[in-house]
Amino acid sequence: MTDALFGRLDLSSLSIWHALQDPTPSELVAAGAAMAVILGGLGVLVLLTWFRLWGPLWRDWLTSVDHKRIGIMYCALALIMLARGVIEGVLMRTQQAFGLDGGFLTPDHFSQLFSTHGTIMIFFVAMPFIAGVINYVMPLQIGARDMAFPVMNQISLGLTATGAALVMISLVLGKFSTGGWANYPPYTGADFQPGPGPDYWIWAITLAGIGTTLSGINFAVTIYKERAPGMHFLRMPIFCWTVICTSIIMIFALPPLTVAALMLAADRYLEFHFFTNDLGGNMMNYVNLFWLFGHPEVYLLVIPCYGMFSEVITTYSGKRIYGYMSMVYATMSIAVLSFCVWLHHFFTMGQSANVNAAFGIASMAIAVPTGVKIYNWIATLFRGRVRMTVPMIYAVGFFYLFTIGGLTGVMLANPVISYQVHNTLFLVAHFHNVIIPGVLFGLLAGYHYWFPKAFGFRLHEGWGRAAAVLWIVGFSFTFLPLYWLGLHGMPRRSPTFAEPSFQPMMWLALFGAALILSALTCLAIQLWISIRRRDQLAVPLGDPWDGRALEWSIPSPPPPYNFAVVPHVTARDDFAEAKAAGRAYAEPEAYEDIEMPNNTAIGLIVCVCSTLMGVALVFWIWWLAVLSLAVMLLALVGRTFHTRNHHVIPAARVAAEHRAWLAKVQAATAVDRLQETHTRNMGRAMPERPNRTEAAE
Ligand code: HEA
Ligand code: HEM
Ligand SMILES: [Cu+2]
Repeated sequence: MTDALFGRLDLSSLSIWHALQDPTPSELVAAGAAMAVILGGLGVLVLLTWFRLWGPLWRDWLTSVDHKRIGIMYCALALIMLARGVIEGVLMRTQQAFGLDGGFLTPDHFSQLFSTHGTIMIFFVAMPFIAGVINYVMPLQIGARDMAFPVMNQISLGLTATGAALVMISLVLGKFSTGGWANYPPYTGADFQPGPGPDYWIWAITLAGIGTTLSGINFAVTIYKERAPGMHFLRMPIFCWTVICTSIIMIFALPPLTVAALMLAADRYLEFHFFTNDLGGNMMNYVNLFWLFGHPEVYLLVIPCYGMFSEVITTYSGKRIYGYMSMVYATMSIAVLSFCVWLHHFFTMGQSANVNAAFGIASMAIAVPTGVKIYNWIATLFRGRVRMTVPMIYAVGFFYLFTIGGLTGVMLANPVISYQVHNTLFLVAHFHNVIIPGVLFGLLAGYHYWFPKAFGFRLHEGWGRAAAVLWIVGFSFTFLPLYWLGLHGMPRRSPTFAEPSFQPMMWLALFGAALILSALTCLAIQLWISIRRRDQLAVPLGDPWDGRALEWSIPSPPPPYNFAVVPHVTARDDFAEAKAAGRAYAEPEAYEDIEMPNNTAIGLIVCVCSTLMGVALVFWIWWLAVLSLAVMLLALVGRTFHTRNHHVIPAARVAAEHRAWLAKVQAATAVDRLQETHTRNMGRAMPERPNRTEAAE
């Protein structure tokens, strides 16, 4: 039934309404989540008003085009969504732990949980976190003042936030898809799921996907065009190399997903038959398009995290990266190979044995460049002056756990084995085993590493260590038992099971999930304590870890224009070289006026309009969909008429700020700085040990 004004939206769309009608545990959990979203949203509004933060929020954040602010907003979005994703994971583990007796959730609710969990974790945790760190760090590392397209950067953020908002709204209005993160038709077609669920998925993914494609273009162009003089490609930090590979994947892999989602929309809204079972449709087209995106996607996620580990490992072992060129080649090969293996996700779906073999071999080939990277990291650590800080704890967890996950990937790449364990918990164990130690640990390492750059104070070390250890141990308890369960035949996505011998492993996994939840709590406490003790934890000189790349050569937090004078790069690890040669922090001969882009509200307008459009499309409120699209297009076209969209920061002001900071730095001698850094990092003084390794390499 549809209405001209409200489409198919009515009282029964409210999840709270369902809970009132039928208060089963499942409905109560859903209604509780809806209440949490509503109250959380209201709470934020009240706090903003109470502390009179609307003005700063508008001026400094929502309308900012500064890559650093945009990066921080991406990360904040990711952390909020991470909380929801982890809670959903823990709910699923709880359900399965009691699954022998039926558990407490309905099968339909369980299906929604793995669908939102998978969608959120991939698209609204891992992707925005990565986009955030890249946004923050990459321009600083190449000596740029901002992204190549700062306004488009804001629009990308707006579109990503739209996708996340739609998934959050689905908790309150209607229900999300039950089709998993891949949302395969025909199960998600109009015949099987006429409700709004798959439409939420479609519009969240389409809009966020367009944002990510634009980000990819932005990152790639920034690296091609905005590098400081002397920053040749082969002088870039490894992180920037990983960014370039990931941007290429973003540009080529996201469009197939957008196309697949829009074709599915055509099937659902306009009765096309691309993917239906009858009238000439073929769902295999969807499966191919999806994994043509889906496989490169997982490397899109992990490659920049490899880059973050490279930065962390070089800095904390006080050495340059071992085997720079082989790192570059390995990253490039992984990026290229990632487009040649998508079929390994459906070995069981009827291709010939030869096709399966070809894709299986291509998949196994990825182990070679990945092995090269692991070797290089370990060689970098070898005989370095290693500081076991929080990021390094994550790195050690990564080495052990990711290698296990990668090896089970190689097992799955063998079609014969895949036939046995495809879509069992073995697969679930594999991918969490690469994604959590590879992607999430990488991001958390990066978060601890670059946080002082962004905010001018460090994160509390003790709580950080507790969180890192809990993540590593919690991960192992949660996911390693799933290998056993999968090999014994437990399918993925099952809310219940009938085999009593599975019970102990399920309990172990639930115990692990509780540890992960404590790890998350530690991270929250750590942030709170660090903010309260920010004076003690301050890093006024900007280089708390004795860093190697350019981002450490400027104040923390950096000024809006990043570099008072654009640096001239003469070597790899330029800042480390400059410090060693005593030419760091030299006063420039002359300062120049700096031109910076003005604030704009266009990203916010796009975000609000596209969120309204998404909800309207999900609930068939056609007038609203057309109206919001029209406003958005008008705003975008209107913006092109803005010609005065830059402002100039006078050289005198830049000079005054820069000189004041240089004076502060020069007041502290190099030895003092290192000593102070070490004491702060480790809570004890630095041991007297010569660094013999630079020469040995
Ligand atoms: C970050 C994410 C990530 C990463 C890095 C990987 C890495 C790999 N993955 Fe995984 N994979 C996923 C995320 C990821 N995967 C997801 C999300 C799914 C499931 C999606 C779904 O169905 O919902 C999946 C599913 C999946 C399948 C489908 C199985 C099925 O559906 O039945 C296969 C099959 O080939 C596979 C293979 C591999 C391989 C060969 C690697 C390799 O890249 C691993 C390489 C690494 C190593 C091997 C370890 C280090 C190397 C050494 C120490 C050198 C020595 C080793 C050798 C020479 C072997 N993966
Ligand atoms: C942090 C703790 C986490 C827990 C406890 C957890 C738990 C789970 C569980 C129980 C499932 C369902 C398994 C099944 O099919 O039976 C699942 C699925 C999934 N998880 Fe996680 N997970 C966690 C983190 C992550 C992270 C960080 C990511 C990615 C960045 C992720 C991505 C996925 C995906 C893609 C699915 C598949 C969804 C589907 O079946 O369509 N998870 N997870
Ligand atoms: Cu794959």
